[in-house]
Amino acid sequence: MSSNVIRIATRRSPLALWQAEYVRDELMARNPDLQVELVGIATRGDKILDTPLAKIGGKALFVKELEVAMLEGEADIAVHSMKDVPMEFPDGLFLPVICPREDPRDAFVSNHYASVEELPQGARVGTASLRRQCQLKERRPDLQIGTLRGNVGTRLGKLDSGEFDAIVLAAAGLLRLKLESRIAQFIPDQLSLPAGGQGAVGIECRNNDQRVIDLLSPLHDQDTADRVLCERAMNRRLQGGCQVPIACYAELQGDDLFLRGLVGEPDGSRVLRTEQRGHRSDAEAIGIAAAEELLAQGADKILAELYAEQ
Ligand SMILES: NCc1[nH]cc(CCC(=O)O)c1CC(=O)O
Repeated sequence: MSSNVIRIATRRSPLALWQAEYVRDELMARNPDLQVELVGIATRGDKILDTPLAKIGGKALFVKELEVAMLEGEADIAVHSMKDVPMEFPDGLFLPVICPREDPRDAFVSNHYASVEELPQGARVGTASLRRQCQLKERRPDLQIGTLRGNVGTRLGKLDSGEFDAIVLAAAGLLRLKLESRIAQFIPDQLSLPAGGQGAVGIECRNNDQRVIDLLSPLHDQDTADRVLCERAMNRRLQGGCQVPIACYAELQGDDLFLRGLVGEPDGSRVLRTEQRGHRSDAEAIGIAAAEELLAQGADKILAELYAEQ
């Protein structure tokens, strides 16, 4: 019957299609007889483009319709940017595979300036994320930050039309879409700590679908998975995602994880930071410890005020 076919539910944005095609190609390279089909699906997040994400419900907006398609049997897997995946999965679904990470840094894109440091006083910078805004404003309170939404092409268009002097995006998206030439600066993580999961792609499927789980397992990268598990544990404890100025980034140093995290005010006036280390087998505990330390420094108050505003 359909045992030779695997269907990937995907949004139709260029980045989502790149991710789905990446997984398709990886599966086909390992299974020459497998038929892989893409099932295009529009999500609410794709339809509402004029409002900051924080105001309309955040990242889950890009995921729900894909999950319904899998639960109803219209598709077998969905490929996600780990940055956009909610912490909990609906009954019947799970995320067993995380692929090797692309460059996790933020990218500074400008037609006139080579780096954040070179921006003139009062320059206009576009970004969709409070995390980027908070860190930019901490260093450069003079910058005027404007909201930037839409897919990568739309965002670059707003830069090119002169609406902004510079924009900040995930480097991973630009690299995947072969737009590396647009990157003026890979922003050092000391200046812009990435979002949890940034640059990593994960694959969700039905948790009882052993055929599909077996096909996917060679695509898994345990180093990336441990790092992302650690980062997401911090986010989960803080109950935050890209709606709030939270950053967290874990690196492997031998078998130890080194996690840096921060929570800040959107205007950069106050930024709390933490660093945690521990064995990779304790990935979740390290993430939770980071969250606890930030809460003890006052992150709970910052986050409560932000959620009250939304
Ligand atoms: N929030 C949207 C989103 N989700 C994933 C990426 C980029 C690719 C990645 O992080 O894997 C982007 C674009 C951006 O933040 O500029």
